[in-house]
Amino acid sequence: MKRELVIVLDFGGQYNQLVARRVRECSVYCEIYSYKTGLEKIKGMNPKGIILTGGPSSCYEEDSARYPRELFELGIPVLGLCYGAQLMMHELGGKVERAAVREYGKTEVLIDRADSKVFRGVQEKTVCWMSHFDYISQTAPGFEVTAHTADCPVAAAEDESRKLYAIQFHPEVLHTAEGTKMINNFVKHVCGCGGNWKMDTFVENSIREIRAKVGKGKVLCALSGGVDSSVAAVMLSKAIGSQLTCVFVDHGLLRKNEGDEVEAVFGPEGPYDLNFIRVNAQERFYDRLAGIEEPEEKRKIIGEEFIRVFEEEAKKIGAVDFLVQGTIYPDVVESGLGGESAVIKSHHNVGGLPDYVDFKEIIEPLRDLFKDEVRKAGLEMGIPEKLVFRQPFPGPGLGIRIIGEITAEKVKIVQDADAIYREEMDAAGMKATVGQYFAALTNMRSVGVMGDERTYDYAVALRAVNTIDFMTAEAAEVPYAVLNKVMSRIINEVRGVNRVMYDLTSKPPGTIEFE
Ligand SMILES: Nc1ncnc2c1ncn2[C@@H]1O[C@H](COP(=O)(O)OP(=O)(O)OP(=O)(O)O)[C@@H](O)[C@H]1O
Ligand SMILES: O=c1[nH]c(=O)c2[nH+]cn([C@@H]3O[C@H](COP(=O)(O)O)[C@@H](O)[C@H]3O)c2[nH]1
Ligand SMILES: NC(=O)CC[C@H](N)C(=O)O
Ligand SMILES: [Mg+2]
Repeated sequence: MKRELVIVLDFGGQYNQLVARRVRECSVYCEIYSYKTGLEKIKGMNPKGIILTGGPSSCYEEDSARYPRELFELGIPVLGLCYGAQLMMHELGGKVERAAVREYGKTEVLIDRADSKVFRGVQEKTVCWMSHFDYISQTAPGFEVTAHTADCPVAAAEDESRKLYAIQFHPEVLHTAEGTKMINNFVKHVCGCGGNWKMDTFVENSIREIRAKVGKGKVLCALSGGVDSSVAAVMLSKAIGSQLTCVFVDHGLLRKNEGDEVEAVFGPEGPYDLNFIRVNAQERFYDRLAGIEEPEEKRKIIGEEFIRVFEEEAKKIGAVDFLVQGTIYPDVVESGLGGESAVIKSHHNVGGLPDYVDFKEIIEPLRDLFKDEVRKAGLEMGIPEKLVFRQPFPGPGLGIRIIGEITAEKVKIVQDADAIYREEMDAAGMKATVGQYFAALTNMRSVGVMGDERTYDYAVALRAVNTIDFMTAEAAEVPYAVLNKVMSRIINEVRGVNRVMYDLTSKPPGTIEFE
C-alpha cells in the first residue's frame, strides 16, 4: 500500500515541527520542506495535503517568503496557518494589513460555521493561541469566513470547493484547546487520509533506508547510554548488525557510577550483541576545559573533543564512512538550526561535521522526532521500558551543570550531591512522576557555620522539572520533606557544600540545564 503523505511547507515559524508531529499523531506520515521547494518536486511527492506554516514575514512586503499561486491550483487540499493563511489570501486576491491590535496568546475564537469540515466537533466558543500582528482584512474571492475573534474578523476562512483552508491562529500548539481536533479534521476529512501510519512503519522504513545508504560500509555510533542514542544504536544494529561499532566516551563528566552502568547494559556482559568500545577520556577533556568559564565555549570544546575521540576510534577500526548520533529535534532547534529560530545553546551533536574529520556522512535517524516519539520508537523495537524512560542526560554532562570553570574537585561535589538527590527522589517515589531532576553546582560560595566554625563553601542547586517534549517545562512540586532531607544529607555528606537551593524557574524563561 502506498504511504499517505502530508507536506508541511516551512515559512520560518516557531512551531513547524509541532505541525508535523500533530499530523503524525493522526497516524499520517508527514515531512517538512522549505517554502523554497519547487512546485514540480511537491507534485512528484503526490501529497494528500499541504500545510503552510506561520512565519515572521509580512506577505505584503517586497522580500517576504512567497509561494507561487499555482500551489493553490493543484487540487490538493491546502491549510494555511497564520502567515500561511495570510499568504493564501494575499496570493488569491484578498487583503492582508498590519492590524491596529496585536493578538498574542490565549484568545477566544467564535466559530461561525459549525458545518465547516475543519471545525467538525469543535465547540462554538473555543480557546486558541494567537501570535500575529498582520491580519486578513479581506478574504480572497470564493472564500467564506468561518471563525472570528473580538479583534480579528477573519480567524478562519475557507473555500470548500477548492479545498483551501486558512486559519489565523495556531492549532498545532497545545494551548489551542481543540487544535489537534482541527488538524485531525483537515487530514482525515478534507485530505481524506485513512491514517494507517504508525511508529512501527517509521522504524521499518528507517531500517530500510539505513541499509540502503550504508551498503557494506562500516558505521560508528556515538552511544551515551541515554534514550536517544540507545534507540539509534538498536535501530542501526537491526539494520546492519556487525558492521556497527558503538563508542561510549567517558569524559569524566558523567553522573556517579554511570560509566559502569552503561557498560553493563551495552558491553559484552549485557543483553545486546554490539561491538562496544568504552573510551576513558577524562584527562583530555579536563585538560582542554581547564580555565574555561564561558558556557558556549565549554560546549564547543566538549563537542570538538567528542568528535576527535570518535575519529581516533574510527581510525582503529579502519575506513569508517558513517557516524551515527542520536540527535533529536529539540537539539536542532535550540542550536539555532531549526529554520528562523534563535541559538539558545549549541548542542555538541548539532551543526554538521567539522571539516577536519574523515567521516563521509552523519546519520541521524531520529532528527525529526521529539523525545516522546523517540521513546515510542524505542518501545516499538522492544527496548526495555527502564531504558526507554530514562531521564535525559546532556552530552556535555556535568560540564554544563557546573557553572563556570570545571575542575575535578567540582565534578566530584556535583556527582555526590546528585547521587544523593536521585537516591532520595527514588525512595520518595518521584522517579516516575517527574520529567527530569538533577543537582547542579552554582559557582557561588557563601558563608556558613558548621560545628561552630565558619565555612566558606559552594551552593548546590536542585532542579526538577515536568515537561513532555523538553521544549517547555515547569518546576516540579517536590514535597518539602524530600527537599529537606536531600539538603541535610548533601550538607552532611558532601564536603565543600554548605548551602542547597531549589530552582523554581520554568522554561521559558529559564532553560532546564544551567548553561
Ligand atoms: N558520553 C557519550 N559518548 C558517546 N556519545 C555521546 C555521549 N554523550 C552524547 N553522545 C552523543 O551525542 C548525542 C546527543 O546526546 P543526548 O544527550 O542529546 O542524547 P542521548 O544521550 O542519546 O539521550 P538522552 O537525551 O536521553 O540523554 C547522543 O545521541 C550520542 O550520539
Ligand atoms: O545532548 C544534549 N546536548 C546538549 O548540549 C544539551 N543541552 C541540554 N540538553 C538536554 O536537553 C533538554 C533541554 O535542555 P535545556 O532546556 O537546558 O536546553 C534537557 O533534557 C537537557 O538535559 C542537552 N542534551
Ligand atoms: N505567527 C505568524 O505566522 C505571524 C505572521 C505575520 N508575521 C504576523 O505577524 O501576522
Ligand atoms: Mg544524553
